[in-house]
Amino acid sequence: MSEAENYLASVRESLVKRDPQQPEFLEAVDNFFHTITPVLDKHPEYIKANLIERLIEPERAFQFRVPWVDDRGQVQVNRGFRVQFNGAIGPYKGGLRFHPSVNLSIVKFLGFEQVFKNSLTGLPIGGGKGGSDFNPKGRSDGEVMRFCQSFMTELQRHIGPDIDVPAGDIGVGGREIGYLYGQYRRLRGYQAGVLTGKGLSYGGSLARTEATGFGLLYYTQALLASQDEQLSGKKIKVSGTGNVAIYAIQKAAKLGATVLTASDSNGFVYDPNGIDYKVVQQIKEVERGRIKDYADRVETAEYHEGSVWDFDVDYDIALPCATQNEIDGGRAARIAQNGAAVVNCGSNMPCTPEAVEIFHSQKVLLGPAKAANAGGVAVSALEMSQNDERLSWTFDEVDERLQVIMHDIFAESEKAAKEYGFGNDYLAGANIAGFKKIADAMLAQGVI
Ligand SMILES: NC(=O)C1=CN([C@@H]2O[C@H](COP(=O)(O)OP(=O)(O)OC[C@H]3O[C@@H](n4cnc5c(N)ncnc54)[C@H](O)[C@@H]3O)[C@@H](O)[C@H]2O)C=CC1
Ligand SMILES: O=C(O)CCC(=O)C(=O)O
Repeated sequence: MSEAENYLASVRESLVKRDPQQPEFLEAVDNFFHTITPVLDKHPEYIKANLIERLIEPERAFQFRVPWVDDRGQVQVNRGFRVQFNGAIGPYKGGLRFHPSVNLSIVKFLGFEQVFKNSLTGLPIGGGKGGSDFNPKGRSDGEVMRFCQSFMTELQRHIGPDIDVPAGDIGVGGREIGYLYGQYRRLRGYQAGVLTGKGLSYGGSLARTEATGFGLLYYTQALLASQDEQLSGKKIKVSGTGNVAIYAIQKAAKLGATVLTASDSNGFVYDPNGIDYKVVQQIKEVERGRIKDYADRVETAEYHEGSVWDFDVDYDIALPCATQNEIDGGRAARIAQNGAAVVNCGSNMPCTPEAVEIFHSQKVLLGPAKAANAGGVAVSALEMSQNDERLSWTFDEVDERLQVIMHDIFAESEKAAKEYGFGNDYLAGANIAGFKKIADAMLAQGVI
């Protein structure tokens, strides 16, 4: 084994000993370690500075009690988390997830991914993530508000426009950000830049709502262009019906592709004529209902229980936009058999390590989440700039910047993959391009 391989093996061994019960975090670290050896071979100074062991240890991570009163007058207690992973290139930045599955392992995996993603945007933002095991599904607006107020009562001590800037993720949309921002302002006074994804009437940016989904399609355009292909005429399978999925469906249709599917955690709809994002938006964002209802409203659609990835149909591109590890090895093999040549990740870490292996061996091109879904956080950083300037840019201005950022992310990842001998392994390229900037910033700042 080379010096770099030995070093990574020993860092991994001590991580497994320290955090044996954090499988998602270990998976995210492994995804990174598998691609980084050639960089360490070329830069022994990174090993000398023990940079990797420092990189996988969050600068700060905390857990807190979130007590609140439900509509029946009963006191409920949830857990809140925030992980401030790496601030070498800017204030910690990353979403909050409210979902019953949230624990320290999930928040650390998301925070670790966020560090590289934010670096890839080219904007000055460090990486962080947070959330709670609170489930907003089925809760009244009053309950969600009381929960958010209690959550922010603790979180406000640790965040600020130049310190740590949370935003949305699963279960945290415009409604939740509004309640969180209101409580922050009540306790600390006006500071628009403390959260992003805000409503347009109180400091939000045009195009932030659409940014992750639109950005995913701009990245897909760039990847297809590198293969002398284009989106027009392509058939696409999308999973999810949340913020990322809805605007991915809208942009895909606008660019001439047909989106065949959309899903939630119960099942999925299939429509050979193309999913109508407006109907999905009405059901999920306005009525907060189930995607099953789509088939009652659109004649050509059919509803199926279970995962969209277990359904066979011919298509060209897969856009997972639901959650982590939604595609395992068996599903990856099926995606390849169905003829998909490209899988671009809207959700964070949607593919298990086996799935990634299968895509590589079957020559299916994989656009990793830290690159393909970076549009959301990129526009969040643009929201911070607008808040600093006390100005609002037009939708087109933000959207044009987003397009440039997504095309640059693809170009940088492609270049890094080629430079380090990874061909068209865009996961390796994104890891390397994201890592180099952080590594150099950490080296320059000494042992901290
Ligand atoms: N909102 C954003 O700006 C960004 C979100 N992401 C990622 O995109 C993914 C989706 O997030 P959002 O659309 O914001 O959330 P959301 O809360 O708006 O929607 C989540 C979607 O995923 C589905 N889902 C959740 N858990 C599931 C499970 N266990 N099995 C099957 N489906 C499940 C839900 O039914 C829903 O359709 C997440 O992985 C998130 O981390 C990544 C970058 C930015
Ligand atoms: O906009 C943000 O700050 C967060 C987006 C996010 O959570 C993500 O990129 O996974």
